Amino acid sequence: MSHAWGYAADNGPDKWAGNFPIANGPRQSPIDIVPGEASFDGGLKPLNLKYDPSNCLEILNNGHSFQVTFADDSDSSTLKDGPISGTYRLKQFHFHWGGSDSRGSEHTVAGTKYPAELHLVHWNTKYPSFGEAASKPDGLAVVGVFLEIGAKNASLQKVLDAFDTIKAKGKQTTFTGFDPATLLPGCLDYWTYDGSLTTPPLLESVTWIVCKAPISVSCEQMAKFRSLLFSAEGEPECCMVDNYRPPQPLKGRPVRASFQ
Ligand SMILES: N/C(=N\S(N)(=O)=O)N1CCCC1
Ligand SMILES: [Zn+2]
Repeated sequence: MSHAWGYAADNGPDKWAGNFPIANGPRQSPIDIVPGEASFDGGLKPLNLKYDPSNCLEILNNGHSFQVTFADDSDSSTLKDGPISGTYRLKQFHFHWGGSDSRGSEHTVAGTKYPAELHLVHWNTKYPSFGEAASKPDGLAVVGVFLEIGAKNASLQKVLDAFDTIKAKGKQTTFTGFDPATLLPGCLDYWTYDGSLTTPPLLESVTWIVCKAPISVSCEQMAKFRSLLFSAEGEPECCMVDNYRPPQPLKGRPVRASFQ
């Protein structure tokens, strides 16, 4: 791969192993979750998510997705319990989506693709920073939430309304007072497994927590996702779509369910 990674034919997921050989590692993400093959684990605790909207700082088009970044210098926006031990701080959330409503999620459920997937990225406070945690096997915990076509999502709309100022790669703007808990489904039943970042550097440091219940997104809102650009200002415009990695080999990993 002669240039930066992306999602195109010449730098997309099938090419990442060239610069990131861990792409063929033993605990890569995403995966296809097969509910009938997941094991119910009664020892799994309910997710304990506590977010402070005042930690929300900005929204950024990073050229691969857009992300909403949070202040993580205190334990005011955290994930505890669930399958993890200790306290993990929210760093950012972002999405992956498709060029049509038939695809876009990274995880799939018995082969079913959703039009988009939300990732809430948290890091283990036993380590001094996100950067340090990202290289440790228990360093990160990502909560994944599927989006399914339905009613307009009023909470998501607050995020989409900021898009006009971050259309191109590298654009960012202040984005404050947003509560990411409003993007969570009412039911927090989940599947969990040991995996990785789904983009380079593909580090195998993620405890994945994938919610069974999706949230809604309207087809008009999906069109707004697709209005972003992979390209920077002054470059030929390239619509930001299909920014998802397909499912990777499970390689014997157990997938546990918090529900029966
Ligand atoms: N790939 C990632 N998150 S994800 N898609 O695995 O949740 N990240 C890369 C740097 C920060 C988060
Ligand atoms: Zn992601």
